[in-house]
Amino acid sequence: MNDKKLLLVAACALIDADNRVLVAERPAGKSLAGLWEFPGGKVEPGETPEATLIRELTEELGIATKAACLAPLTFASYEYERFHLLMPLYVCRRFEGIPQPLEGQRLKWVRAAALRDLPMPPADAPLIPFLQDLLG
Ligand SMILES: Nc1nc2c([nH]c(=O)n2[C@H]2C[C@H](O)[C@@H](COP(=O)(O)OP(=O)(O)OP(=O)(O)O)O2)c(=O)[nH]1
Repeated sequence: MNDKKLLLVAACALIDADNRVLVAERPAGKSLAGLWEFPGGKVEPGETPEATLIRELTEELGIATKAACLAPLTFASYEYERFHLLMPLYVCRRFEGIPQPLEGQRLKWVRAAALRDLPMPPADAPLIPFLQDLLG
């Protein structure tokens, strides 16, 4: 029996018209600082993962989307030292607005194939082939 806390985080691969994926750099001072991640965050009590993403995408990037525009792709299950991360990854192609770095984070649009060369949290590595299969 493992008594480590299970942490549920919802993440989203935003896809632009050119089939690129948005990644955000985790700011200094946070855990995993300097690594590139998919936008998202912790699912708060009473929230669905879709509601979390709609909230986080607005707070972090200033864009609006709907649950119907969030398609489940795959998930990460990864043992960090302090918790076990369970992270569904959604894809979203339909959103309103242009993503802005509202929390001072650096943002970039990258090809799925280029994700392999980015420093990302270790939990994210198994997600990349799914995005490559989807986006080429
Ligand atoms: N949003 C997001 N989080 C990720 C990814 N990969 C990954 O391991 N994580 C982890 C980092 C954090 O521990 C957690 C997300 O927490 P958060 O973004 O809501 O909160 P936070 O940075 O303030 O967390 P923390 O400093 O307390 O660790 O999930 C990813 O691709 N996207």
